Amino acid sequence: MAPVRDPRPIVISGPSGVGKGTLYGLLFQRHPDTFTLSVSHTTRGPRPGEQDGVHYHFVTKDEFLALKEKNGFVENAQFGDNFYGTSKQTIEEQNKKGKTVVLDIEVEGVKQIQAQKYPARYVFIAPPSEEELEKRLRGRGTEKEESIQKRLKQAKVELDYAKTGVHDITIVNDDLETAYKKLEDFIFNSPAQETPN
Ligand SMILES: Nc1ncnc2c1ncn2[C@@H]1O[C@H](COP(=O)(O)OP(=O)(O)OP(=O)(O)O)[C@@H](O)[C@H]1O
Repeated sequence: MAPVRDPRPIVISGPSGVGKGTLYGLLFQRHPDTFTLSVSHTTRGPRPGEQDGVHYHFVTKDEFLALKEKNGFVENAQFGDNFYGTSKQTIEEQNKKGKTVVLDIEVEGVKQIQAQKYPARYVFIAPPSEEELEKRLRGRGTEKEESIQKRLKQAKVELDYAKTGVHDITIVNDDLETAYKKLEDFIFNSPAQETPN
C-alpha cells in the first residue's frame, strides 16, 4: 500500500470499550513501521515493567509544569494527583522519523487540540448501540462495576460531542473488519490537505 500522504497525526477518540485499541492494533499489525502510538508525559511513578520513553515519559511535576508553561503540550489533563499530556516535541520527533502518530485521547483532549488549531485528523469510533458498548465493556473483563458505570456515563459525553460534527470521520465499529477497512481507507486514501503558501 502507498505511504500515508497526510503527515498530520490521527486523533482517535470514542467511548471506552468501543474498540479503539483493537482497531489501531490491527492498523499497526498490518502496516508495520508506518504508525506509532504517541508516548505521553506523566508525573505518576512507573509501574513494574513500565519503561521511560516506551510506555510514558516519566517526569517530575516541576518538569511537567515548565513544559506546560512553554505551551509544549497539544493536550494535557490531571487525573487525581497526576498530570498527563502529549507533547508537541514527541509528535514532531516521530514525524521526522517518517511515522504517522496515532493519539488515543478523551474528549477534553480532543477539544484542547482543536482549540489551538494544531494540525490533526480526527476519527471518532462509535458503538453500534449503547447496549453493545456495555456488553463489550463487560466482556473485556478488565473493569469493576463502578468503573463500568463511570465509563458508560462518560460514553454519553463522548457521543454527544461527536454529534456536533467536529470529527473528520465517524466509524461505527459494528463488524470489526468492516470498521477496520473504513479506518484504513480514511488514513491512506483521504486527500492530503493543501498546505497554504
Ligand atoms: N467490532 C467489534 N465487535 C465485537 N467486539 C469488539 C469489536 N471491537 C472490539 N471489540 C471488543 O470490545 C472490547 C473493547 O475493545 P478495546 O479494548 O479495543 O476498546 P477501547 O475503545 O480501546 O477501550 P478503552 O478506551 O477503555 O481503552 C474488547 O474486548 C474487544 O475485543
